[in-house]
Amino acid sequence: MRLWRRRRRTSVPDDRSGLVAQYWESHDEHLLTATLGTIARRLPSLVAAALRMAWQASPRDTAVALAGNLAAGVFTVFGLVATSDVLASLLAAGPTLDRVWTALPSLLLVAAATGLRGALLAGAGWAQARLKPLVERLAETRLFELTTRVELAAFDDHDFHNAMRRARDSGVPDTATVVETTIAVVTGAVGVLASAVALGLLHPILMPLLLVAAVPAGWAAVRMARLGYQAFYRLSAARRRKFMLSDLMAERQPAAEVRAFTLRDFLLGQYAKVADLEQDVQLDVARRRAATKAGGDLLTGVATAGVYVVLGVLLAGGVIPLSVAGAAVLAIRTGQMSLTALIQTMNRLYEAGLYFGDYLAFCESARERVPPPPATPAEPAPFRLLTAENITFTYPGADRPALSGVSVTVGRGEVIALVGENGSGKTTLAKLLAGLYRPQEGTIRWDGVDLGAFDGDALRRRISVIAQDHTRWPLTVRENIVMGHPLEEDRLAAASAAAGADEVVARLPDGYDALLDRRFRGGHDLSGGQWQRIAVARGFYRDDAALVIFDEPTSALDARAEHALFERIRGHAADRTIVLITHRLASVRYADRIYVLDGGAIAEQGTHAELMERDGLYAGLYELQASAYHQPVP
Ligand SMILES: Nc1ncnc2c1ncn2[C@@H]1O[C@H](COP(=O)(O)OP(=O)(O)OP(=O)(O)O)[C@@H](O)[C@H]1O
Repeated sequence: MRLWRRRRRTSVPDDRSGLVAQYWESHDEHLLTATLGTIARRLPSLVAAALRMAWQASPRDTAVALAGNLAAGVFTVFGLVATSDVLASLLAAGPTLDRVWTALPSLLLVAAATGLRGALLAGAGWAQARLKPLVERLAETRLFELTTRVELAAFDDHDFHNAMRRARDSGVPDTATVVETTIAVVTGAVGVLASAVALGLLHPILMPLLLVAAVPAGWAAVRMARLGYQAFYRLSAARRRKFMLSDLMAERQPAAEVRAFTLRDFLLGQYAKVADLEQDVQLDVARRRAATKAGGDLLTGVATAGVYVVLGVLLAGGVIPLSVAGAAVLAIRTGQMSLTALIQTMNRLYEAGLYFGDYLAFCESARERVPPPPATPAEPAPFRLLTAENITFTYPGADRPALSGVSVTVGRGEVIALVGENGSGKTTLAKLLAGLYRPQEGTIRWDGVDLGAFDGDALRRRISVIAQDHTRWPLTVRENIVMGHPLEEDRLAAASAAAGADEVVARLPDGYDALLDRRFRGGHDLSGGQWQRIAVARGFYRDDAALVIFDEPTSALDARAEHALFERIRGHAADRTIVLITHRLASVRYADRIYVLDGGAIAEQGTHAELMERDGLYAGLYELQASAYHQPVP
């Protein structure tokens, strides 16, 4: 089906075409053009991938599920052929008791085959049920192993983010569905094969009738699944925006600002636009699915009638005896049921396989974004000199660099300050120095060794970053400070005292055990400044970190706490190196070197005295701040 046809038939009204073009609705349309041939071609690789995954999750359960279904198929053939013998004996001439007696061995065979088939299917079903959670866990673990290792820049990439949401929300649950339906497809295929073999044994001419009886329902089922997937794909970005809007309207954190800025009508309006689009697409798909189902049902009725007419003709022409015709009706019904189930499960497999395909594709693309480990990883020693030379960095999708041609030097034990106006590139530079982003041009060297030569985790153990937009971890105070490192009570107390977090802890009824999330029973929330003290304590706790980067650590602190913290930061620098980003220029006077950024480049550098002497951008900003305290109140 060509895309333009689908577009013309969509019911999204023209007056919303502006909305259709919004960024959250962009999607990869390749998969939407999939044809029935595509489905058939895709299935073998899908089945192979699903079985590989199942095998990795549990070889024993996979083997039992497959072997159980295959063996059950053999007993289906036995049962059907034996039924023909039973019918032949029962329909023969003679007294009823004699006929039943003659049919008894075949009857027992039918009963035994049915019983064994049931037992085998039950065993296979139990193995299958055990397999499901194991596969889901494996898929989820793999996903999170990748999402926590990919380069940070991937999270600034809209396509990557969209693909991750699809993989996480649909791909992971559908991985288990794919494994489940793959085994169901094997079951269905074995059932069809068993019926076909039984029909072939009864009379070869009967075999094609099976196909005629089940193809229309299969066609309808495949088409309906594809329509559903198209809707999902068209709406994936819109749905993400809807979730975001619903969080803004129903979560605690933005609730105050929604009211303070009277955002209600704006948010509801945005929500209505996305919801309208979603509704239109869903109605469009529902209409097309209903039409497809009606067509499929009609064709199935016609095909079944045709099969019975052919059987009648064969019987009347003496091609097959009555007992074979009776067993054939049974085999065709069994086969028809198996084939319909097979096509339906193939359908579900294809549908879930698309999401599973998203999952596999995402894992593949995420693997490519995991920074390659260096061939011979160097161990970053406590450094003497960290240098950035001529570095240029552009965020993914940005049209101009956030940093260009920047060079800085950070010596051991120094306090280096990065200052500059909003958006000048301070945070970006700090993240590059921390090895969180890689520059596209230029180099960053740790004692002369390029940062790329270090194992990422080993490097990050040497660097502690207190981000401007630090996360408010929904954990206890202790966990918030220790953050997965070995717990040492003395170090915890020292870090808390250095950051002024000890005062925060003292006020909490549970002290270090207080849970910092009001969404949970007994949880607490902190003020912005209190959270900032906890975040700073986290930085101080990492005493293995040779370099500590503080990105605006005092923006939410009161004047006294701010002064005390800067004193402690200076004191701490004796054995560590501090990179400090701040707008409070009074606090950077004692820095060993100040870099002034402007539009992504270093505009000035030097000590406070040198920069004041220069009377440039820094001196202007400094005097502006200082004069604010001396201006008479109008
Ligand atoms: N994740 C991102 N994706 C794209 N552009 C970004 C991203 N983060 C920052 N930028 C852009 O890069 C430039 C530098 O931003 P950066 O956060 O480094 O500035 P800053 O000097 O730290 O600003 P502030 O004083 O406001 O914290 C800005 O133009 C900003 O819009």
